[in-house]
Amino acid sequence: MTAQLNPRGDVAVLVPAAGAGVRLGPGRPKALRFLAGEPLLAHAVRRVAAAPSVHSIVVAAPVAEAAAVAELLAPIAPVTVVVGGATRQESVAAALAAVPAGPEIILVHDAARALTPSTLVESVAAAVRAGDDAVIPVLPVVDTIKEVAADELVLGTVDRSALRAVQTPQGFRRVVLAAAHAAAVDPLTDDAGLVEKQGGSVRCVPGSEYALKITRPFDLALAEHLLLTGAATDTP
Ligand SMILES: Nc1ccn([C@@H]2O[C@H](COP(=O)(O)OP(=O)(O)OP(=O)(O)O)[C@@H](O)[C@H]2O)c(=O)n1
Ligand SMILES: C[C@](O)(CO)[C@H](O)COP(=O)(O)O
Repeated sequence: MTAQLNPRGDVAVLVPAAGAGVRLGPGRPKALRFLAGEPLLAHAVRRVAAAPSVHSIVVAAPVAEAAAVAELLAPIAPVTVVVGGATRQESVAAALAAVPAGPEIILVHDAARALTPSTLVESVAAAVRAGDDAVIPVLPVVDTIKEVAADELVLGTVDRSALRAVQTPQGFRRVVLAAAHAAAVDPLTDDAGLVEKQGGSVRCVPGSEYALKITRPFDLALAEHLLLTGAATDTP
């Protein structure tokens, strides 16, 4: 049977957590690396589970860690654990296949965005309810952006006023996400990209600095600092 948090909720959250974390450097799969004494995945799931609209959570775990992940998360929230795939897209598809009947909104949320506030989960879900096929949290691009040639010579300066840095959770009407995955050919790193390919509408909503993706060692150090100084405690 599929685990449920809030039977009255209308949102299922898929948490792809099967990545290696190559850019973080050698070690355990990234979702299981420690941040302030707890694996990234534990932080991420606790925050998602605190969002009142969440009906169920499905985690895609590394194949060799599925049992350890189930044991880790059992005291935190009722979750369903599936085995992830070789790409993020495969991991999301595996999790999607395990979503129980009921929720008509699906959020896809990187385990690597461990400090994402539960309020962002709610605001993305609310935006999906308002009618778009897909909703993505974004931040404005803060750096000057250059286009360069293979030899690093600058070709020009890009107008960044229309550029956005994309985060998760990304939200979808269930039928839209299922159709986008069914039609997917080449793997993409984000699910909204699949919906775009199908001609669906994708709406941007304000993201959160705390939803940073822990990708490189600096990000892990920054997240640790945010937690230990209390800056990231607007969530449980
Ligand atoms: N085969 C994969 C690859 C990625 N992910 C998940 O997708 C999220 C976003 O991926 P990213 O942060 O880019 O993680 P990695 O692929 O692990 O990073 P790297 O490219 O550095 O190995 C992460 O929570 C990661 O665990 C996944 O479930 N299955
Ligand atoms: C969905 C995503 O988090 C968008 O930023 C995506 O997983 C990014 O993956 P990337 O491999 O770091 O581009």
